[in-house]
Amino acid sequence: MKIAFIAHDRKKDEMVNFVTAYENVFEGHELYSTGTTGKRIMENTSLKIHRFMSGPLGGDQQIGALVAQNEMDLIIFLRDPLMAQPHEPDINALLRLCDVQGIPLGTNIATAEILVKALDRGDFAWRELVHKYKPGVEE
Ligand SMILES: O=C(CO)COP(=O)(O)O
Repeated sequence: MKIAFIAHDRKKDEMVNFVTAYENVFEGHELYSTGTTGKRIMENTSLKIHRFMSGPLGGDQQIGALVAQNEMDLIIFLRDPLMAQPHEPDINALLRLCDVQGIPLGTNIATAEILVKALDRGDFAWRELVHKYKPGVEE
């Protein structure tokens, strides 16, 4: 499964604690993140993560591009609901694309916990079917 981690600054400690707690679940998967979030996770775990640009510089959009192609299987995006972000349009675009493609998306720690347990149980195996029958890029 392709899994992306994204956390706003005041949520990064929570993200590091979360990923550390479930490192054994995540280690068998292909992991992605925005720049600083991934750096923080890799400093604190032994996970290998493909890091995109930092969010304000376009990282949300890069992950969004994978979502648009229905290639991302699960996103944990710990957003800061109490602070305005300069790249709010990018963030909204990413969330919208998750709804367009029906990608599982957790935006707070309570949902993230449920999603990681579902991942561990194999509840997202249906995503393999999506990959198998993906029609590809439309002309
Ligand atoms: O801003 C972000 C998501 O919108 C996160 O970006 P960083 O992980 O680079 O801090």
